[in-house]
Amino acid sequence: MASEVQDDYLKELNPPQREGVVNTEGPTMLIAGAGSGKTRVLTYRIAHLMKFHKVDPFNIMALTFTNKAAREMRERIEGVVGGEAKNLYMGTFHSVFARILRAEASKLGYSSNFTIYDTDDSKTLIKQIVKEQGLDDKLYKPNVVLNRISAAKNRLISWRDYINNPVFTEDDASNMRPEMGKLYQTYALRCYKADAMDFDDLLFNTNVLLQEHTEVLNKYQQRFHYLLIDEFQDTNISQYQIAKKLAAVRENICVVGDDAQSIYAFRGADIQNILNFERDYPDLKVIKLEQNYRSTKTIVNAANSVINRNTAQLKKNVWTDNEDGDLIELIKATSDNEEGKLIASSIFETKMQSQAKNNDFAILYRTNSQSRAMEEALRRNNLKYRVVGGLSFYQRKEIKDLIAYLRFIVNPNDEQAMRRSINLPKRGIGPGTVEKLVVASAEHGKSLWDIMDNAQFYISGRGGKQVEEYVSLIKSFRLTAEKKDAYDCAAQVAKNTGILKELYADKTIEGMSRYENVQELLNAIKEFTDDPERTDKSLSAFLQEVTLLTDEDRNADPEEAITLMTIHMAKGLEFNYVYIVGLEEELFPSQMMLSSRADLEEERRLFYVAITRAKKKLHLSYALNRYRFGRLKACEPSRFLEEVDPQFIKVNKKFSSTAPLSSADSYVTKNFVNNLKKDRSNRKFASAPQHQPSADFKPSDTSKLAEGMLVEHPKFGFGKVTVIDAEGANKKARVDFEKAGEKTLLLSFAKLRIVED
Ligand SMILES: Nc1ncnc2c1ncn2[C@@H]1O[C@H](COP(=O)(O)OP(=O)(O)OP(=O)(O)O)[C@@H](O)[C@H]1O
Ligand SMILES: [Mg+2]
Repeated sequence: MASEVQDDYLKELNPPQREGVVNTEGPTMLIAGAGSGKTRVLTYRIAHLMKFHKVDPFNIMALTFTNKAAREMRERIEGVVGGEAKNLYMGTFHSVFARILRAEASKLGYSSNFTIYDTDDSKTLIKQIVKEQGLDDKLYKPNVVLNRISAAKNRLISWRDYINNPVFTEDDASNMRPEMGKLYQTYALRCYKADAMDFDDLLFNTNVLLQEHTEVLNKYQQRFHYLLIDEFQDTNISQYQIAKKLAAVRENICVVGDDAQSIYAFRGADIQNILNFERDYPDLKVIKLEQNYRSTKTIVNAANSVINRNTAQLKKNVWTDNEDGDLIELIKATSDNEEGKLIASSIFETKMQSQAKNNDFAILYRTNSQSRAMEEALRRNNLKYRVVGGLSFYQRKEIKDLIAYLRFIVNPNDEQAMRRSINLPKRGIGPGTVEKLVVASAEHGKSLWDIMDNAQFYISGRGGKQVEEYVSLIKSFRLTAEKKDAYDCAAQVAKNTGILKELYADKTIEGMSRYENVQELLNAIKEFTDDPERTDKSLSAFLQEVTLLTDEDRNADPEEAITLMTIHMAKGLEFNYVYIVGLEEELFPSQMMLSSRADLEEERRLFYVAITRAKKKLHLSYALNRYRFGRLKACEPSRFLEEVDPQFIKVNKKFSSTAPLSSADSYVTKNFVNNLKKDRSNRKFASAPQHQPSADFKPSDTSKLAEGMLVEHPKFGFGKVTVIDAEGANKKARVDFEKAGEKTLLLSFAKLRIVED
């Protein structure tokens, strides 16, 4: 009987949760701590609407932040109401509004087949416009311009408002970018002409649609009787405005979230929305949940000790009835590779001792490039894993691109590698030219390489010449490969092809991560060649190893796989055993987030999100050294490690490096903070001014030195040029050195090697 089923799911709720489920009418806000059942309330509320109140699923809209979260919610609802759940209007903000925009496109002058521009498309267009308008492309970098336009759109500022209201452009005026408004205008009009919307337009245009077309607004207000939003803390102004408009008539709007888990401020999310919600809906029903059902007491209390350090948060008292559970274990490694090994061993042991399955484990990191060392260690231990959101390291485009070059250098008959690398970065060799080469090779019975080597003979015009240029580039790399080791060769390829430069110029989040990934590949090759036990350090030896690694079964069944992902992707999820890795200063907290208190608090919320994913046991790890820019760099343990109340932590000696620095650790120690501090001061001591210049150190011609270049100084080490001042004999450069800090150098005297330009 129906009532039995109903009772069943209501029994699985505590009193405040049940209130959140059964009081389906009117505005409701649930702001509560991690693991307190917010998503469960939202899910059961939808099920209850359908099952008990017989609401048609077509009348319910539910919004989440990731497709994965939407899928999981739909499955859970299906568990209660059956297949009808398929008809819910449920998905991410972008996907749900893209659907509405397609249906109503003509009202805005678009066709229903409008294109959605991804970030790359947007940036290419901006680059073109900057060029056409004769603006300085150093000042108007595509990513900078796009970020400004995006920020404006997310605050619902149209290009007209932007141009007319100097308040918005003040910042640009002071930054000497007076043309920003004009660029916004041209960009918007060009997108429109191309029948294209970028990601921000999907929200911006939905607002315009609902604002300016009353009949459309009425239609959707009639259609959606209930609106529900998960992870409300991460909505931006534009998303909030759409929700408010849609819910304006019935006001059946239910939002759930946790201000302590707000981690998208850098993309325009605004905690202010939580406060506005109370103002906008005076009849609001506020429900508080404080009991955590997910984690052990140890984990809940440790998480509280971290988040309480933030000043900007609503006070909550999260507690749990669950058992105390194991202490959090701290794993210390000498290097990133060792970190991977120690974690793989720890997982292996936990599996044995606790009869755990692979899918009980998650490894969480701050940036995607950290997955590489983890993946290699897991493979070596035959532990199945999958990398969520973000491809497995060696499957990523930028990695396959660079590897394609390396393969073609080693094997001139590798046609696929040639096809992949020949027009990369773009050098005007189209698919037509490539086909001509392949046809000529068949017709003349010659190897592809022979044909390419004399391309001008077989292909007339520009194409043939371009191919020959590519061939001579490959030849130069082959010479290097014969004389030098895999690292030298790969580094040369990354540099001389322009791949590294192109990625470096891209300052979007995705672009930066692609750049880091290529650096990470170079690091991996460096570790390969630095390995004293290896006799063959050639490029072909390295490629053979990589091929073996990548040939393994990577389509592991999710049931059987360990999950690897960034913390941003892990929002809302839970695992029995969680490893948070790379807890080092400048990595986590990220170097980019150290400049203000607000940014640091956002990083701390991210750490809080990571801790609260764990149900049974949490591991934290850090490495004392990590390969960056092809060198082993000493790292400091993250300040976040010291922020966890030490009574909840023990240092795991078995799974910690026995490096001399850690000799004073006891297995269970309340003094671990002191030990961390010792690691810090030891590091400072160990990395004191002594920089060993690279073997091939030779001062470069610094006349073309520019901001952003990476340089090496024989004494100060590696650094990035931040400012160039004056010209001629007085030309100075300010360089931010990794270890020695900021220095101003007079270029006519300083010996600097340009590592990357
Ligand atoms: N009343 C309850 N009884 C038993 N288990 C519960 C109860 N409420 C929630 N849970 C369980 O606790 C865990 C956390 O719930 P849920 O994911 O809904 O929390 P949340 O508040 O959405 O967490 P987050 O802040 O991480 O998104 C889930 O495994 C859920 O099934
Ligand atoms: Mg949740």
